Amino acid sequence: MSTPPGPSGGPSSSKINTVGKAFAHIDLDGHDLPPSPAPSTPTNGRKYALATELVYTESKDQYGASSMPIYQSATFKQTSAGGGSEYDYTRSGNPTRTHLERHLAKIMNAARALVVGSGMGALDVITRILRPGDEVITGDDLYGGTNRLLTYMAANHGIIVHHVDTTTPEKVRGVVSPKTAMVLLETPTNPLIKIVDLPSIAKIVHETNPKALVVVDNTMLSPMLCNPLDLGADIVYESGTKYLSGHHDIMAGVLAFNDPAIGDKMYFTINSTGCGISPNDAFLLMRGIKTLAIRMEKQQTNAQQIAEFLESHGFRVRYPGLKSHPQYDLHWSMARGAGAVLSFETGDVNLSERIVEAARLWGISVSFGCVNSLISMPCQMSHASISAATRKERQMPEDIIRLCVGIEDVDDLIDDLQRAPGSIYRLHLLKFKKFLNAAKWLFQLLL
Ligand SMILES: Cc1ncc(COP(=O)(O)O)c(C=O)c1O
Ligand SMILES: N[C@@H](CCSC[C@H](N)C(=O)O)C(=O)O
Repeated sequence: MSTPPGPSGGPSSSKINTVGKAFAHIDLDGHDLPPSPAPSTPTNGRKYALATELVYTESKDQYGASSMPIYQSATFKQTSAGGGSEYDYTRSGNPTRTHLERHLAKIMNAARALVVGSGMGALDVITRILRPGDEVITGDDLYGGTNRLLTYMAANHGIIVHHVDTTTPEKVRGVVSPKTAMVLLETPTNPLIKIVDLPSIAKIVHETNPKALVVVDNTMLSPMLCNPLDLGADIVYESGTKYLSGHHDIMAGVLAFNDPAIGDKMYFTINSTGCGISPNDAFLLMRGIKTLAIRMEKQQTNAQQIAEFLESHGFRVRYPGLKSHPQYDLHWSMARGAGAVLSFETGDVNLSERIVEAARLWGISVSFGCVNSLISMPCQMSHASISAATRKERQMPEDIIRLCVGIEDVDDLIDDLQRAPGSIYRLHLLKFKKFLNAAKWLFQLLL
């Protein structure tokens, strides 16, 4: 499988066409597939600890550039009429993108990685392998955009989507069948921070239907904290817009796999539809990845302190770093950290809005995984594309506040959360009112 690197960090010349150029004769159904294409990097290509590997690259730039340059070119000169050069056209392949893909494959423990223009773009590439009549099993607490794409596919492309509570693997067993083509999982879920048992579900799915693909959205953890391919996933994707790039200055989507046939199909779609990441964004994503370990460490430390502060003041906090999380042990059996996204409820939409709107340091924004802290109300923002009725059915509290913690000073962040006048006092008042109502009800019952 492993191929020594060619010039510019690209593949060796014997496999040149498999990465840099399009095969006109491959199709999505796998007809006439060429021999196994060159993976972006050899499997198990890691030599050092992850924090080191994030920074260390084996770029073979001709001038020894320490940072892989941006090959801002749409087309590449060929050495003969029949081709002969490593790359021909950037939609099909570009040295800056190849360098990034090799690096990502290494840190995602994958045989091959591919990079496109957004996380949703990555999911679009994956779902194009579905055919009318295929069934997809997924969770009932999904990122809003994922829910929207699956709903669209069900309405327009004859795909049958089953939403089940994926926190109970037996519920997946109940619906998996020979018609299941894909099982799409997120963990922790966004924004309810529920944990999904990836190894147990992958086992159930593969035992019941070996052809079904287990696809994991790893956006909430990033390869710094979890490698779903090692836990039974067939395909991992994530929004590179979040932790991987870390500065909210680009959109990106990453896909990774071990099976070369899956890689061929994904590459075919990316080349055919032209959704590969641009050289400039590939460069920025590569730069962001180098600081992932240090950013994540600070973001997680801050998130833990903020979660503990909120919990100590009586809020219901959802964060896998808290021992009170009902699936604490399960999370830590799969992941190396809790991440930097947490959510909490106040019990009152109005109070939640006041807390969000009073904040100055916490930007009211969607997205997460960035150096600066963000605050949002998912039901009105990132998950607004899920109808109010469906949100209610899936028990998504309208008052839930999501915090995406950055690298600022944690005391400043905690102070800023309390800017809404009397927010903590109001919370206690609400609780006291609830207690009085319960006491009144009990009293009436006894009379
Ligand atoms: C869990 C999750 N998956 C996928 C996406 C899609 O990523 P992108 O915004 O880069 O398209 C997002 C956010 O947008 C997300 O939160
Ligand atoms: N208006 C956007 C909302 C993007 S949400 C981004 C991110 N995944 C998050 O959870 O905050 C849309 O309609 O997709």
